[in-house]
This record gives sequence, C-alpha cells and structure tokens, in this order.
Amino acid sequence: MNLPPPDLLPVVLVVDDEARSREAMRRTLDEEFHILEASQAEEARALMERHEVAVILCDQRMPGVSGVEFLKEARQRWPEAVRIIVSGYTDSEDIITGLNEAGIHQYVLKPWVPDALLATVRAAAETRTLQRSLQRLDVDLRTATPVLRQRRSEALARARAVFDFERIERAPGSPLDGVCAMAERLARYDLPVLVLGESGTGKELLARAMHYASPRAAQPFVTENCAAIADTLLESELFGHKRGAFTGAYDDHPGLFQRAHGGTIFLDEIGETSPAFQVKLLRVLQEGEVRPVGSATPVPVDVRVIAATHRDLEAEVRAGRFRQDLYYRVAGVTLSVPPLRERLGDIAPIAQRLLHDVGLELGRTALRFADDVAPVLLGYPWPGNIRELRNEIRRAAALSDEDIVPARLFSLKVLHGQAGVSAASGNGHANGVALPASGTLAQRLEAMEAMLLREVMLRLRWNKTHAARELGLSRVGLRAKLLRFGLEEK
Ligand SMILES: Nc1ncnc2c1ncn2[C@@H]1O[C@H](COP(=O)(O)OP(=O)(O)OP(=O)(O)O)[C@@H](O)[C@H]1O
Repeated sequence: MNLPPPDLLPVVLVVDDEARSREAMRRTLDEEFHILEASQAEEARALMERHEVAVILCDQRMPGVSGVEFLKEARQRWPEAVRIIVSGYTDSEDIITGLNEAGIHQYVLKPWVPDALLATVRAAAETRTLQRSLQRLDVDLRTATPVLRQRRSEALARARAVFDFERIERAPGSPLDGVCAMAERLARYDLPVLVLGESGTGKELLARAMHYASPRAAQPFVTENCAAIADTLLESELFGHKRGAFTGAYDDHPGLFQRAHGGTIFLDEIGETSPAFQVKLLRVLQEGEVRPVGSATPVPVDVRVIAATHRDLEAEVRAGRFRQDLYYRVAGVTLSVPPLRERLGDIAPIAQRLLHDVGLELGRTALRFADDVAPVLLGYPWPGNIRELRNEIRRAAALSDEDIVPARLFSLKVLHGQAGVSAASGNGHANGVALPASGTLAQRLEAMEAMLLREVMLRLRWNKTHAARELGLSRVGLRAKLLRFGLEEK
C-alpha cells in the first residue's frame, strides 16, 4: 500500500496515563496515522494547541480529570477533532451520562482488538474529512450565493431586454400592436394562452416576450415542437422516463415539464398531436403532475402553458381531430398573429432589423439595402413569413460583395413576387443576374429559362440526373437545353 508521507497523515492524539496502553495504540495505528501521545490532560491541551488533531483517543480513567471531562472541554475548545473514549465495563455509567455533553463519536471497550480499533479510528478520521469538506462547501456556498444571485439577475435583465415586446419589430399602427398589448396584459396571469398564426409569423417570439414579462421570468422558458417528433418520443421528452422504461433508456430522464418547473412551457404545433397523446397531456394539465414513462409515481409540476398552432384548432375540434376538453384547457385566451402579407407596413422595419442581425452574424455591420429592395420585398407574399424573409436577407447579404445589398441578389421567387417560383429557384447561389428588363415575351422567357437552369445546376452541383428529375426533363432533353444556352460547369 502506498502511504502518504507522515506529515500528511491524519493526526491522532492518544491520551492515556498508562505508557503500555499508549504504546499498544501507537503500534496499531501508526502506519496510517501520525500519533501524538499525552499521559494526562495538561499535556494533551498543550498538544492540541500546537497540532491540528483529527481524532482524540482518550482513556476514561486518568488521574485528575476523567476522559469524559477532558473530551467535554475538547468539544468546546477544538470542536473539529472527533472524540473517542476508551474505557472498561465498570466505567460505562459515567460515560453514558457524559456521552452527549462530550459529543463522543465512538466508544471503545477494553480490552480492545487491534483491527477493531483501527477500523474505529479510520471511520473517525473519515468523519473529520467529511466535516471539513462540508465546511468548505458551506463557505463556498455562502460566498458564491450572492455572486450567483447577481449573475442570475444580470442574465434575467439581458433576457428581458432581448425579449421585450418593444423588440418585436413592427411599424407604428401595425396590427401587431393590439396583439402585443393583449399579450403583455396576459403575461401577468397564469391563464393558458393559445397563439394562432402561420409558420414563421413570430408566435414563439411572442410567447417568450410573455414569459419574460411574467412573474415566472426568473424560471425557465422551455419549448417543444410537437410536430417534430413521434408520439412516444414526445411523451418521454415532455414527461420524462425512468431508467429501463424502453430500449435505450439508460438513465432516469426528467421531462421538459419538470425542467420548466416554476416557469413556462411553449408547446408549438399542438394541433399536430395524436388523440392518444392529447389524453395524456390533458391529464397533466388537469392534475398538475406528470408521470414519467415507466414510473408509477407522479411528479408535481407548476408550469404555465403557452401553446401554438398554425391550424384552425376550433375546426380541428369540430372535425374530431382535437379533443374539445384539451382545447378548453389550452385556449384560455387566444391570440392571433397575422401573416406578414396582411401587415405589409411591418416588412420594412422587420427587414432592417433582420439585416442588422445578419450583419452582426457576418461581421459586416455596414450592410444596407439598395433602394430597389423595398418594392421587391413588398411584392412577394411571404408564405414562410418572417423566417423566410430572414433566410432571404441572409442569402442576399452573403452574396453581396458590397455593403449595399441590391434587389437582384434575392431569389427568383422573390424577384418575381410569386411564391410558386420557389420550386425552381430554391436556395441556389446562382442568382446574381438581373431579370431581363427588355425584349419580347419569348426572349424574356428564354432568358429566364436560362437563369433557372443555371440556378438549378449550380445548386445541384451539376448533377444532371438530379436536375433532370427536378425539372421533369429527360437527361437528353436537359443536355440539349444546357447546350443551347451555352451552360457548362466552370
Ligand atoms: N416582429 C418580428 N421582429 C423581428 N423578428 C421577428 C419578428 N417576428 C418573428 N421574428 C423572427 O422570425 C423567426 C421566426 O419566428 P418564430 O419562431 O417566433 O415564429 P413561429 O410562428 O413560432 O414559427 P413556427 O410556428 O414555424 O415555429 C425568428 O427568428 C424570430 O426571431
């Protein structure tokens, strides 16, 4: 066994007036402990003053002060040292009465057995080590708590600033003003809120702003997209699971409801959930407790629910696809976020804000739109709403070599003002070409056909099989067109 050097061994003080007893103890313990010896209380006090003693091993019968008396004193003066009394049967009465007052850890009966004594002293030394770590933790905690509290409140202030209703970009007099005013009022209360709106309209942004304006702001805001995962997974994600509940469940796993305890959970696309899942969710909302998959024990949760859907949930209820009782649970109040095409005025301020954000992402803070951008953005119906607008702006900004981002760098579908063109224009990077501004219809169509082909080929990395499939052409037909337009991989 590797032993630490003697000066690192825990110190044990043996107090006994009989030299032979002290010697026997030293022999038993000195491989693992640094032994100090005292033949009476006065000597023991002097040693205690000079050394950091982990364990006191004290005989009960000593001339003058008894063992228990000395240990009582030791408890007052050196409370950290763990105290053990050594005694014969006849002393047990005295010891039992003094046991509590002296705070004695263990009591060793004479004649003692070496292995048992060693085990007792080891346990006492371990107790001392544990006490020390606890004390250190306590100190750490006391000094750290104000720092943690400070950091927490700073983080909360930052989150509040970012997710403030004011930061939901919109034009003065926007239809969103009313929605935001209502959401801000509702934020204070625990009423369940259902947010309706097409994909990408900012439903989650609104839910976040409500959370950070609510009394729950210092607790977590947790989101789940109910459409993104299968039913069984959704159940385990939201409600948690016990270890072994299913193949691959190696550990107990707290669900999102538990993680959101005290805060808010945002259930996006709630209209996509199955009837079986809806029953389980209803139970959680009614009873205020979740039952992790594979567990019989429910866990109480205090969570505010904000749900969202792009569907007409009332129609879903009428069609029997969404449970009416669950609908009433989640739709305490309904807020509708209008699509971007119904608030054209918002497009310019939102686009400016998004360009600013993209500039930060790209490290190009001087980015600005050219004058021809606004009419283009206004002429497109934005079926993917603000998320689509953000993607378009990101793409145009990335393609622009200049700080001024021109309209021609937006994708064809946007330039055309037609959502339907998207299938052909996609997310390609080839669209650095302006639309044909003159010529006959046939000439312009031909120019556009060439642009489309070029965009598709670049996007698909000149894979003719994939391009032909996407465009509904044969490979031979595609090759003929590429030849006619002089398009080839550079
Ligand atoms: N008014 C706004 N001002 C600035 N950014 C916005 C605004 N509305 C939405 N966004 C941004 O648009 C993106 C999409 O918004 P969000 O995720 O909230 O939409 P959603 O309706 O929840 O979409 P989905 O239902 O598809 O999840 C986000 O990056 C969001 O920050």
